[in-house]
Amino acid sequence: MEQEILKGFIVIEGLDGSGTTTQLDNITSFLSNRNISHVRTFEPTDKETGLLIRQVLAGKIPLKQETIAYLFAADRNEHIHGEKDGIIELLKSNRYVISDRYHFSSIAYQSINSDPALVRELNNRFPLPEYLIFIDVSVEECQKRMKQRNGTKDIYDSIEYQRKVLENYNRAIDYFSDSSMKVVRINGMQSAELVFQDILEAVFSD
Ligand SMILES: Nc1ncnc2c1ncn2[C@@H]1O[C@H](COP(=O)(O)OP(=O)(O)O)[C@@H](O)[C@H]1O
Ligand SMILES: Cc1cn([C@H]2C[C@H](O)[C@@H](COP(=O)(O)OP(=O)(O)O)O2)c(=O)[nH]c1=O
Repeated sequence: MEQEILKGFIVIEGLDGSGTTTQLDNITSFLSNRNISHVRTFEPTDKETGLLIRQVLAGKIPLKQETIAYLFAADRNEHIHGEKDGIIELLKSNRYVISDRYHFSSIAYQSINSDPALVRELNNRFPLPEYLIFIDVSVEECQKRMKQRNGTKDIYDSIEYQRKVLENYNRAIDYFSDSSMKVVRINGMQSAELVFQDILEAVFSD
């Protein structure tokens, strides 16, 4: 069955260090400057489920890999269906809701250490965004950027893991290219300014 598409919902995905936060900053400034109503959001969320996941990612709480996949799906369910501030609710009063990561991250990251069929099953009822923007950056460049950024490490940061994540993203993008969601692959190896120009052209040019 074809997953429902949420008009105005935009998701940005990429490896750790690929520049999704930087582009979210650019997009939200662009929309604010034009008084276009929008909400910026992210996964893992800042709700209790998301905070628990962040502790798991920091290596502070050891859990079975399948449990982590369930946790991401639980966090996402609230993120999308939450009664007061869920994405579906927010789309009623905003032209755009833009999320840094969504269920494509689970498909890319959790399918490595847990059964891919389980990950698909946990995620195949979530509606799809109107646009999936994938910022395509090599694993080596992402490692370099993460070192420069000097952020906290997480359990998925290693180059070996990120190589597998990239393979899974590529497979997922192929799979979803047959859906009605618009899939936009952006060359993330360019300067942040050029990456942003490509996003504007592909998504916000009307
Ligand atoms: N296109 C780019 N070229 C070079 N460096 C970049 C680019 N985009 C982002 N960066 C830098 O790389 C680091 C990671 O970017 P960030 O937006 O935090 O990535 P993410 O949120 O995907 O992990 C930051 O230091 C950021 O300034
Ligand atoms: C949403 C989501 C994130 N993640 C991972 C990807 C990141 O390594 C981590 C946190 O995401 P994020 O805070 O976006 O990290 P970064 O800024 O370094 O890209 O969570 C999953 O493994 N599965 C998921 O479903």
